[in-house]
Amino acid sequence: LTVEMLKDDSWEKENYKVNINAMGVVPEQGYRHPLNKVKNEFKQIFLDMGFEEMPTFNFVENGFWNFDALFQPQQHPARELQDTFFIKDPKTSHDFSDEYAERVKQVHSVGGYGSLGWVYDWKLEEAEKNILRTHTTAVSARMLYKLAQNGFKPKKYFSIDRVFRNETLDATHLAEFHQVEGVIADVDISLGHLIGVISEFFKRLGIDNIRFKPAFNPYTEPSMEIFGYHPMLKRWVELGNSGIFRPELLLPMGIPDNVRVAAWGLSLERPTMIKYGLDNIRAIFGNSINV
Ligand SMILES: COC[C@@H]1[C@H](c2ccc(C#Cc3ccccc3)cc2)[C@@H]2CN(C(=O)Nc3ccc(OC4CC4)cc3)C[C@@H](O)[C@@H](O)CN12
Repeated sequence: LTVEMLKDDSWEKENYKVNINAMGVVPEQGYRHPLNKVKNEFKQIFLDMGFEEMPTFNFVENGFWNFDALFQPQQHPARELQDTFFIKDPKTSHDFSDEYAERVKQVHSVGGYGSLGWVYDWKLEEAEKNILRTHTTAVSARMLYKLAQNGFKPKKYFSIDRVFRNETLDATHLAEFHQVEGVIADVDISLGHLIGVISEFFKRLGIDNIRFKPAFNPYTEPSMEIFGYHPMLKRWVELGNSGIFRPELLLPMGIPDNVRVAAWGLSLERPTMIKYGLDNIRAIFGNSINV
């Protein structure tokens, strides 16, 4: 029985035997995207470890929360056109208090809290420029500021969402990726706590042999790169980056000076590519491979 036979009514001249035991045709159905499957796995681990999800739905940020509040100086190369997407319209936004902006201006330009600062002329116009966020750490900054302003209490936050970098595209680099970030804020958090939490996080992902290497980030000191021996790949793999947020970031927010905030970050694409044996990142985003 074909579509043509149904169309030209030739089906009427045929004889049929109906097999009433034949199974129906399995209907075509949707499938979860690999990135979302890995995202849900990571989300469940964070929730099981007592982390609360941060609100990361706004992709547009301003330079203030994405860089200045994180003590990232305005002349830093990451803030230039070739690394950051700037928004034409609306070009600027100002969703931070003048008192807080003044403390950020001070700590950038002349230092404070025992720091020399970055010693340059900090400009409000630079901070007001709208961009596509380059990391979800901008949302962590907003959450920590709110935590400080509403009366600090110990918190564990996480975020898993899209971030945008104006980078040259290649097989493993797109102009965007999903950042995964964990943040723990409490009195007297030490590097040992951070190492312990990161170890537990990756252990639940099947990597229980991890090592740390000193690194540098503008907004964390000390900072560590994270490496893990991947049981499936049978080799060491770079897992992400981590560190303790600097006092120049926390104190202008009003976070008490006996509180430490530690954080770590990784991506969603790298583990998904490994899990599904993909060697080209575009296989994940469904663009044609040879873009
Ligand atoms: C510009 O892109 C940077 C991205 C992305 C990354 C790196 C650092 C951070 C961060 C951070 C941070 C640091 C301090 C405080 C707060 C956040 C976030 C994302 C991955 C981070 N990386 C990465 O995801 N690697 C990775 C993660 C998991 C994994 O398997 C799962 C356990 C089973 C396998 C690999 C490391 C590399 O892929 C690196 O080459 C690419 N990195």
